[in-house]
Amino acid sequence: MSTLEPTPEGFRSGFVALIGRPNVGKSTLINQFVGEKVAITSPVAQTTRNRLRAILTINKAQLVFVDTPGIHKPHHLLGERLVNTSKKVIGEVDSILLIFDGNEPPGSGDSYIVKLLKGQNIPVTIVLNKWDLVTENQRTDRIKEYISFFNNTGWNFFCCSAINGKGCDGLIQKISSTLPVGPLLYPSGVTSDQPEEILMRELIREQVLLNTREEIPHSVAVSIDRIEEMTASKKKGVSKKRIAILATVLVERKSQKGILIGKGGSMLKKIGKGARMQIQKLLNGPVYLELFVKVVPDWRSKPARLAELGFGEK
Ligand SMILES: Nc1nc2c(ncn2[C@@H]2O[C@H](COP(=O)(O)OP(=O)(O)OP(=O)(O)O)[C@@H](O)[C@H]2O)c(=O)[nH]1
Repeated sequence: MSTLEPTPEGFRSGFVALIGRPNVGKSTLINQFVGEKVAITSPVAQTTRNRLRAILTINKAQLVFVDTPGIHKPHHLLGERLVNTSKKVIGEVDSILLIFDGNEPPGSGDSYIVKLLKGQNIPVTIVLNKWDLVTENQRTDRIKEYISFFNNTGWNFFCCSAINGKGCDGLIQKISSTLPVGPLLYPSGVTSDQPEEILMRELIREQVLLNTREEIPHSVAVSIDRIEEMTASKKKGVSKKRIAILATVLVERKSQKGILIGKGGSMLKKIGKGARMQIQKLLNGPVYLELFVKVVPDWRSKPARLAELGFGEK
């Protein structure tokens, strides 16, 4: 490991898990905290599959965020692994953010998460996200609903909006104070420890979900087949490098393949264009992206496939 910069006295550092039901805004919050796109977001629930880490370094602390898949009832093998991952994450972190969609009252399904966390000796901060959607009139009642739901836990509450950033600074200060005194865990300029290939895969999957919505359910995965550097053009004798990426989108049914490709290839083109723009931002340079679609029936129940796509047992 490389030598890290010295840290001032009293500096705090540690791992922070973001826990919450699907779609409450965990990924959006991470991106808002870090100020860069490190986690993919979409209006479709259960977007997050990998334990994405984002790193935020401020004057007095370094916060390493672990983005967990939404804790929910497992429906199949993939679901089970997601839940197991979440439970494992809880035992490995220094602080927990329990995130809710503040625009909704707490539900009976949320008791499961509370029960899971109550037995652990880790600081928990409750975040009522999407506060921009809650009207002034509703706010007091909504807070009361949550306070009575979390009766006797002693956990702190924060209301914020991951979309416009309101309330996020105070939240970060609060989380920092829950971390142990410790040195930098990563160099201060680093915001993600994910290999670029995983981020690329996620950016492509994000475009699939954004463009197809409910038509393509979560039975979609992306594999990056090849990444090559090529010389794009020669201007004034200076050659410009371009990254060529070949990737495959895996679906479970033939009908889904049809939807993904679209009329005359129009949908795949749209997905490819959106993904290319995002990957160009990630790599900070021109990208050539070619997408293929492949049908692999029931890939979510095949352990070998899951391992290949990065969802193996850890
Ligand atoms: N209005 C509003 N929308 C938000 C806010 N935070 C997130 N959203 C939206 O909510 C949707 C879900 O956000 P994500 O960040 O993908 O949610 P997630 O919790 O990571 O979802 P999973 O990966 O499924 O667990 C997206 O459409 C976001 O734009 C917020 O503070 N205000």
